[in-house]
Amino acid sequence: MIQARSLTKRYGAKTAVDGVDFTVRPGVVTGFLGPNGAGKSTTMRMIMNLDRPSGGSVTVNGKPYAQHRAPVRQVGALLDAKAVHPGRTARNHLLAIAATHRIPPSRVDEVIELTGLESVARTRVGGFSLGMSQRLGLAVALLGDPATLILDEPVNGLDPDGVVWVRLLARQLAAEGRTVFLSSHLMSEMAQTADHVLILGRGRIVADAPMSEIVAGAGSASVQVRTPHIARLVPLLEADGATVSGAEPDLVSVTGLAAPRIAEIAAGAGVVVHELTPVTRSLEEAYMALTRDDVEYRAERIAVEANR
Ligand SMILES: Nc1ncnc2c1ncn2[C@@H]1O[C@H](COP(=O)(O)OP(=O)(O)OP(=O)(O)O)[C@@H](O)[C@H]1O
Repeated sequence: MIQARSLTKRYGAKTAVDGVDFTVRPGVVTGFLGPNGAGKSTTMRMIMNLDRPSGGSVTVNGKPYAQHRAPVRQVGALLDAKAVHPGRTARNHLLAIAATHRIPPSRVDEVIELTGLESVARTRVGGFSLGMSQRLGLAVALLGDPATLILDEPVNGLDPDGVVWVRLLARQLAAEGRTVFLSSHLMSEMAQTADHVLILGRGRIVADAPMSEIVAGAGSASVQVRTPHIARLVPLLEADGATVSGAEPDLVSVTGLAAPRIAEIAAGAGVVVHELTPVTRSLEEAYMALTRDDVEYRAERIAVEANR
């Protein structure tokens, strides 16, 4: 469990994290989202005592990180996968960390197996690909068998197999009752991995809710309706409270009415319908809507400028 209370970080005149309150619960994967510079890494660094809060506090499993007698057994973190001595082998890197924290060498072999590093365990990490470094970083995070895991962009640089592997690992760790707090800019991946979502924008909490609520709350879902009799159907739908929009002669987007009701109205009027597709919002659309005011450079603005 991670609990932040009025957590604040200022760098000179810049407020990177602005008095945030949140709780990251065990047993679920919590996704941490936000535009570049929103304060995600700073928040994670403060949880791990790598940055001092300018105000407020944050605890892991009930205590600030520094007050735990054996913090690596409480919380494991992947913050910067490349921060490893390049001359060491992966196994020696893990053995050195294990020795410092009185973790038996047998656990090193367990995490090597868990993270699929067996074939490169005796290779110097200086030659590792980003994907291998990420696996090694995850192995370090898991070394103390911690109840809480903090993973900053764990799928960064991974190939599609690696991305799926991280997703399954995160879900398995949460199913074991651990707290899993994970940041990523890959929305489709996050949608499949996280149960709960925390969104930061300019250092403040923009949303803190279950994934289903975030996606559902992004705006009303619509139904795509294709019929050769648009002109007959649209007034009937509008009379029943729908809002209808659409640019194609045989296709409209209907909000305010569910698909079964649209089907009943069409059937009642003898209108043939060729397609009736409920369209749910994606996490990406929800995220874009929620962070619209917190981003300096948006894709649509760039597109407008490119078309000038
Ligand atoms: N050591 C530092 N000194 C000064 N400013 C900093 C420092 N670290 C971060 N910042 C600033 O604080 C803000 C938050 O940065 P942070 O790296 O936490 O954002 P982020 O959400 O992790 O972004 P990204 O998605 O790009 O990783 C940014 O404006 C950044 O420039």
